[in-house]
Amino acid sequence: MKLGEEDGNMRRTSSFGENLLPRVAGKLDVSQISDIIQIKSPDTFVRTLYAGKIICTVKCEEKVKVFSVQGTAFETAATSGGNASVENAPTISPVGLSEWLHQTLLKNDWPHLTSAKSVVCGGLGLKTRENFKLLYDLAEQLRASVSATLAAVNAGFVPKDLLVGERGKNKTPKLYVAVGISGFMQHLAEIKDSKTIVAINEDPEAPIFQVADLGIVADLFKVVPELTELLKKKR
Ligand SMILES: Cc1cc2nc3c(=O)[nH]c(=O)nc-3n(C[C@H](O)[C@H](O)[C@H](O)COP(=O)(O)OP(=O)(O)OC[C@H]3O[C@@H](n4cnc5c(N)ncnc54)[C@H](O)[C@@H]3O)c2cc1C
Repeated sequence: MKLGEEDGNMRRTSSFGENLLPRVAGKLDVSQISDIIQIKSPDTFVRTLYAGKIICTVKCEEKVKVFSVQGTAFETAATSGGNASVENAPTISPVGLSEWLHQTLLKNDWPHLTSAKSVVCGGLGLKTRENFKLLYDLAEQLRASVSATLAAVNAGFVPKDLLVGERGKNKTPKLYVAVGISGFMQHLAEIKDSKTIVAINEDPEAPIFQVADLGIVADLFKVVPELTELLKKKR
C-alpha cells in the first residue's frame, strides 16, 4: 500500500510484519496498532493483548493508520473484483549496509503449518530431537502438520519455523494435539480457539488441561506410539 495521508498500512501479524511495521510507523511519526481482529469503523479496531487474554477496542486518530492483523480472524479476501488501484512501488537504491545473498525454502511433505487442518505439537516433554520422530509418525496417520513450543525450539529439537504461539506461526486448526506441553498463555495464543484440543501430559495440574477438550494424563512415550498404532490399524 502507498504511504501517504489518509492511507492505511497493514501486514499480517508475523515476525516479518513485527519487524517492519514499527519502523514504518516510526518514519511516519504515528502510533502503531498491533494484532487487530476486527475493524469496527475506519478508525476503530478490536485488538488482542497478552496472547489473547485481553480483548480491547481502540480508536486511532492518526491520519495514517499503521496496523497489523491476525490473519485467522478474517475471511480470505477475493484476489480479483475489487476497485483499489495498484501502483508500482518506486525502486529504492540499496544503502549498502546489508546484502541479499540467497533464500532457502524448506521443503517437506507435511501440510504447511499455517494451512493444516490438524496440528501435532511437541514440547520440552519430548526431551530430545530424536524423540520428535514419535510426533512425525503420529502426524502421518492424522495427515497433520508438526509444530513445537518455544522451549522445544530453543532446545534445538526442531527448526524455528515450526514454532507455534505468540512469537511463532499463529494458527487455529480444527484439531490440535499437544504432546508434553505445559500450556503457558504465550504458547496458547490462538491455539486455544482450535475446534478440538487433545492434550497428553503426565502432570494432571498442567495448565494445558484447562483448555483441552480431551486430556490424557499419561507418559507420552507410552501413549503416543500406542495411538499411532491404533490409527494405523484403522486406516
Ligand atoms: C515474551 C514471551 C513470549 C513467548 N512466546 C512463546 C511462543 O510463541 N510459543 C511458545 O510455545 N512459548 C512461548 N513462550 C514460552 C512459554 O511461556 C513457555 O515457557 C513454553 O511454551 C513452555 O514450553 P513447553 O510446554 O514445551 O515446556 P515446559 O513448560 O517445560 O513443559 C513441558 C511439559 O512436558 C510434560 N512432560 C514431561 N515429560 C513428560 C512425559 N514423559 N509424558 C508426558 N508429559 C511430559 C511436563 O509435565 C510439562 O508440563 C514465551 C515466553 C515469553 C516470556
